[in-house]
Amino acid sequence: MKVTNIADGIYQLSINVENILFEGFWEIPNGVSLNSYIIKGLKTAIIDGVCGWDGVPDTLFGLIEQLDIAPESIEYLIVNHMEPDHSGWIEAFKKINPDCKIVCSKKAKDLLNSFFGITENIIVVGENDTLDLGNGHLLNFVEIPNVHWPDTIAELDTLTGTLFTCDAFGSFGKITSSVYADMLSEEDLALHEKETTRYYSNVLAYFSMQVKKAVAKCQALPVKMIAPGHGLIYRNPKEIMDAYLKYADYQKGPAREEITLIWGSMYGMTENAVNYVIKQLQKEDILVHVHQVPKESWGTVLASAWTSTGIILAMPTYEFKMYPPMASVLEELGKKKVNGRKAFRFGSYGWSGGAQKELDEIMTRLNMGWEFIEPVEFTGNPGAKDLERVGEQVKKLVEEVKNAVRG
Ligand SMILES: Cc1cc2nc3c(=O)[nH]c(=O)nc-3n(C[C@H](O)[C@H](O)[C@H](O)COP(=O)(O)O)c2cc1C
Repeated sequence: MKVTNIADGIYQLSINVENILFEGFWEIPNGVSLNSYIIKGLKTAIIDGVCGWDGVPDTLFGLIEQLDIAPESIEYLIVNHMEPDHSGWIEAFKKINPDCKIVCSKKAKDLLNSFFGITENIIVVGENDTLDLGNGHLLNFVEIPNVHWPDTIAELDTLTGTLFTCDAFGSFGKITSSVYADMLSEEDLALHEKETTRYYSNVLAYFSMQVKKAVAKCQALPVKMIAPGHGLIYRNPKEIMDAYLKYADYQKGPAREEITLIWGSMYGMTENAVNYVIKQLQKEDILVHVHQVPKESWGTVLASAWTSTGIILAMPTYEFKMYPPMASVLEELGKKKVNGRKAFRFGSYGWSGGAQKELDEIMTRLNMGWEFIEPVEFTGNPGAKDLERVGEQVKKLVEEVKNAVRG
């Protein structure tokens, strides 16, 4: 836990959380930070909070006290987004400070009532509304709905150019060496980028259209620094705004010059061909992610698929359909709108097959628009000819991916 003075009168209170499933189901191997902010003008405001992980709200109150601020003296609580990782502490806070005014969107006001029964002392703000905290700290609100709940707002501190964005421009990963992205080593920066795409694909991917609108809105503001509710602070806002626009574009493809190989096998027959393909891909000049289902969580598979232009699916037939863990992952990729990929499928079957039929059905139903090159199916173990055919198709896919990305 950490308190950092990030601008004149502005403090970040940050807590790292590990060993949880984010939103109750996303695996986060490198943890996540929860960031709250204090603005001290003539009046004091706190922006967002943190939920019951890691001993908070007690931890958060401890951080506030480090700043010599009595929690009961805070005038405004700004709720950018009512998801309980940011709002779960409000009930406890209201017990200490019942007179605090909650500043939030109209939709968040309804959620305050349904989550916590809070109906009093609420100031509803919308597009371009302002709140003057004194000492020059004038907050200018913007609505950024569905990034990632409909209630979401952000606010610019016009004195310092700090934009508080909650889930927008967030990332997974703990805060370690610095709270600023521009202070990371090359190695830490690479991990941070990976954690940002994991966060984007798991949390925001579905709302990519709305993300684009939110970024456009933020781009029009005089922003000097972006301070999100998860992850690092950006003193070069253009960097993360551009990155988020790119991530949003990956929804419809093409994405990066990368291939994700997703595979599953009951008795090792399909796996034999997978091993052959992995060796072949190692010879190609392209980044490859390999994920076995159901061993790896679908959040991890999604993170790779989101940035990959090419997808290879390898699975056998099971009870006239496809190997069930693969079907589950594909359903989730479809729901998150991992669309417009270049794809290839191979796999083993015993007598009449059926995996391909279900694959076609899922692609059509979820309108995924993946362009498949001809699949390769084999009975039982793949023979030399089958492997050769699989190899040819993989080569073809690599070319298609490169062409799609390079235009
Ligand atoms: C429980 C079970 C159900 C199967 N159902 C079918 C089926 O409906 N149609 C078919 O052609 N093969 C079916 N098979 C055969 C497998 O597809 C075949 O053995 C294949 O080689 C398995 O590949 P794998 O080792 O990569 O899992 C089934 C196998 C198992 C174990």
